[in-house]
Amino acid sequence: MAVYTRLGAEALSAIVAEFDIGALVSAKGIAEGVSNSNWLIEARKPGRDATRYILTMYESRVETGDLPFFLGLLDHLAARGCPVPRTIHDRENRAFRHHDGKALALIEFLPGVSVDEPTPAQARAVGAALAQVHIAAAGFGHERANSMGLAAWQGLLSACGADGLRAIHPELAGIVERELAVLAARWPRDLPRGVIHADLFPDNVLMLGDAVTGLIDFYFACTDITAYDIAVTHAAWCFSNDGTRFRADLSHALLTGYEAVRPISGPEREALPLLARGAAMRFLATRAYDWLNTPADALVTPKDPMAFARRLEFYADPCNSELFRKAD
Ligand SMILES: Nc1ncnc2c1ncn2[C@@H]1O[C@H](COP(=O)(O)OP(=O)(O)O)[C@@H](O)[C@H]1O
Ligand SMILES: N[C@@H](CCOP(=O)(O)O)C(=O)O
Repeated sequence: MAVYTRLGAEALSAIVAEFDIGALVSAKGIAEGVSNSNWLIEARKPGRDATRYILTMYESRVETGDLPFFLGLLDHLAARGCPVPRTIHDRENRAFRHHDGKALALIEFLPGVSVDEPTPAQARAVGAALAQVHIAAAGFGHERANSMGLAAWQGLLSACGADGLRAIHPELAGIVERELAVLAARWPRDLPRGVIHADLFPDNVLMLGDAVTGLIDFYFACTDITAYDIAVTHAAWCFSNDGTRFRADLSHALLTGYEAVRPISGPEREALPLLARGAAMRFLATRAYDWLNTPADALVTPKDPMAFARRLEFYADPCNSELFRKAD
């Protein structure tokens, strides 16, 4: 359950009154999610049907200073036809405001559900939607450094310590030491860069059938290597949840869908095996840190770091190096 802040009916009504959306009709806390508090609210103007919105209150993991980037990006992408929610500005045309010292934003509700077991057709659609975002984001004009890049993985994993990693799994400290050295020595410096989502997991994609209806949760979006975003999405979509089973059909569909919209250049394709090792390390690092540091009585259950250690081993295996080669 991730509604960290309690908002009573009066507070919710007062917040809604700051927007030109009519009066509050209903509000329900949303259990899914990890970082922020979210409510599904309905509001109605006189004589009109009720409209749904998502009210997000930003908790400690999102810096208020980053909100103009995140929320401006949503509006930029939505205006260019990407399936992302628009932000609803308040009566003073502000994209976010504050309540009791916390920032909050009102966001367009998009229909759809997150899939647990994607089909190739769905993976293809997600690949295409990701490529659409990469192209549309080109003219955004704002930058944000990746706060979850190599230096952050190194910092999080060193905070875990070799003993902490070994407590998670006897082999984990060895895998991390070996792979961090490879990534630090070989991380590419000259690939095309742009705005990336950086966390496009199935729970951040809303779908109706095979169609993508919403890409959400842009709160790790940043400026980084464009192909790294393909690698993140590949790691997130093309394995069983526990990382034990690679799904070649989903991999092929995701990459084909992406390339139907934006070609992957030769150097990007060459780099994908290493970028995928980095993507697996990125989620291994945050999950290992959370695994060791989340209090037992916390509202969220930490996710399994080994699911990404297994992906990392898969991507590092030379037998799988052909995986990203262009299919004929
Ligand atoms: N624009 C939206 N339209 C419909 N549902 C949404 C929207 N934004 C968020 N949600 C719902 O809220 C949940 C949590 O949102 P998310 O942004 O992933 O939270 P967190 O950043 O805390 O992980 C999603 O799984 C989805 O069910
Ligand atoms: N996708 C990450 C966790 C980040 O949570 P989100 O709900 O903000 O996407 C993972 O699976 O480790």
